[in-house]
Amino acid sequence: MSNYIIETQRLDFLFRSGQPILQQLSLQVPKGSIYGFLGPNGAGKTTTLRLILGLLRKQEGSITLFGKELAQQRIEILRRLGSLIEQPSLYLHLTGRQNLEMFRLSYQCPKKRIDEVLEMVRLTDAANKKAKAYSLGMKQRLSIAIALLHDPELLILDEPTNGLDPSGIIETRELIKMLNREQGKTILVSSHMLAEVEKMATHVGIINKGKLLFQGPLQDLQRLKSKQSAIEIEVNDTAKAQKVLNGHFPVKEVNGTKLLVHFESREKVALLNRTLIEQGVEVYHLGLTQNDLENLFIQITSE
Ligand SMILES: Nc1ncnc2c1ncn2[C@@H]1O[C@H](COP(=O)(O)OP(=O)(O)OP(=O)(O)O)[C@@H](O)[C@H]1O
Repeated sequence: MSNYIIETQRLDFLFRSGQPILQQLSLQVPKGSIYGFLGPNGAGKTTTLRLILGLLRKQEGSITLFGKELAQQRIEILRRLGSLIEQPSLYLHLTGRQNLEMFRLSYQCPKKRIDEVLEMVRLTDAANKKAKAYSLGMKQRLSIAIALLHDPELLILDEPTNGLDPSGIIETRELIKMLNREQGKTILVSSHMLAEVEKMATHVGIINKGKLLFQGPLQDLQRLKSKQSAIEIEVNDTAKAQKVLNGHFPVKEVNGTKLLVHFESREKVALLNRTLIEQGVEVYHLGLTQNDLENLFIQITSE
């Protein structure tokens, strides 16, 4: 069996309006990973997740979960996963515990499971408060607790930190990491914030306009990032500096009093600095540009 818990092959999808929403989307979510599914608003993340959950009818391509074809074994597959797509549907007039009890009955899981999931999402102390008194972050955690009731192997979460305040974002992120680390759950989580995914994902898929632009371990994305890094140098005379560097250090760009040079290594930075000074160029500032994942993401998605 493949090591991928979720695998889609060449998914194409369009709504009746006719505009292609997904194009040849081949997603591979490894077992045991936190897979950050990244893309700007409208990229096609929710549509992909809804297809994977069988909430939208597949048009072209294939969808396999746990090595089984979704179209053929949907019920069996759904038993093994928990999901949170769009707004959580909670009974606001009931307490957290009562909400869980409602879902526990329909999932037919043991009563003790309620305390276990409350503990996992750190809502034990607030279990007897009505859900309408919960903060958005607490509501989100209660919804995740519901998704965890039947102890699924796989969790699919659509933008779980959307709309949360900074502490809510941290709590949700820590919860996702804990569920992966301590409970061994594979988690597919969508987001439009790269910095957020960078803090928790082991694997990343970047989607834009329905196409997958990058997929692989987070380290591969970070390696790509360092390849694209540059040193910014501020000098008194850019023309002279360019002449001095010519042939030794590839200048990417000249902008006012600043030069952008391809970054190779720290040693090369020292050599570059020395070369400029020895040739009589005044160096006012020298530093690595903030080419973080956010910038890389913009670069990739603007290609
Ligand atoms: N029911 C629908 N009918 C027609 N077009 C739709 C429908 N649902 C979504 N779309 C369009 O499909 C595209 C992808 O939407 P989708 O919700 O999958 O993106 P997303 O990446 O999840 O973005 P967001 O974070 O904004 O939800 C968008 O252009 C959206 O307008």
